[in-house]
Amino acid sequence: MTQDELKQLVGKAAVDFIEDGMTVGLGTGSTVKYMVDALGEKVKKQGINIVGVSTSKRTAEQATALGIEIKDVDEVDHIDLTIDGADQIDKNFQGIKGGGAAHLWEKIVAINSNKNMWIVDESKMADELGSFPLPLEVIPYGSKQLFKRLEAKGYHPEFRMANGKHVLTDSDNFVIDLHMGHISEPQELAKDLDSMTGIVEHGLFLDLVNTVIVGREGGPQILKAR
Ligand SMILES: O=C[C@H](O)[C@H](O)[C@H](O)COP(=O)(O)O
Repeated sequence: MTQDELKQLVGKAAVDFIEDGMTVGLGTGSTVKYMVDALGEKVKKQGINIVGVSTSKRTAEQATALGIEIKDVDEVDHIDLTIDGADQIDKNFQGIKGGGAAHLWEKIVAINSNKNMWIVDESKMADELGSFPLPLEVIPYGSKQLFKRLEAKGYHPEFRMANGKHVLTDSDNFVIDLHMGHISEPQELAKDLDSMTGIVEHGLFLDLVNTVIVGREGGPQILKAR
């Protein structure tokens, strides 16, 4: 199976966890795209009532086009379950997200959800985090000074650029990726990044996920994290 087929597999499998009447957080990325497609089909075929809370403008557009009702995170009183992708997951179910520059809104939706589920192909599973660069969403004002401070700490920062321009998040902020190689103490690193002025949010998602569905050759594997 190709990586894309594995993503499609977990995208479809995740939709089985969505029931009539639920308010569902919809993540962002290529894996979630398959899940939203499958959810659109389920809504159409079964006529179930779902409210979606999107973590990005992209996902909101896709869901709306498929007939899924979308509400803003501030318009709902709770979110039953959020289904999102991830860039890397370690053996303790800690994750890196933000490869698609959506981690700020994703984290806001995740912390306001009763349950969180991540759907990934097997290439995302690792013993330790860090081989995937850690994304930071940063305020443009003073970001070069922030960059220097990150460099001085040995975090190996790199501005995320496309066609010679800064990649912008849905909140019009910049992204800096930290090429650390290994993150042996994710909690300590998260604390340090939380304390740095100018960083709006980092892509370390710690102690947040309840269930992970991993796309493997033999079929989807459902792992209970907490
Ligand atoms: O910013 C993007 C998100 O955190 C995505 O959920 C993450 O990058 C995984 O995306 P994909 O399913 O495309 O690998």
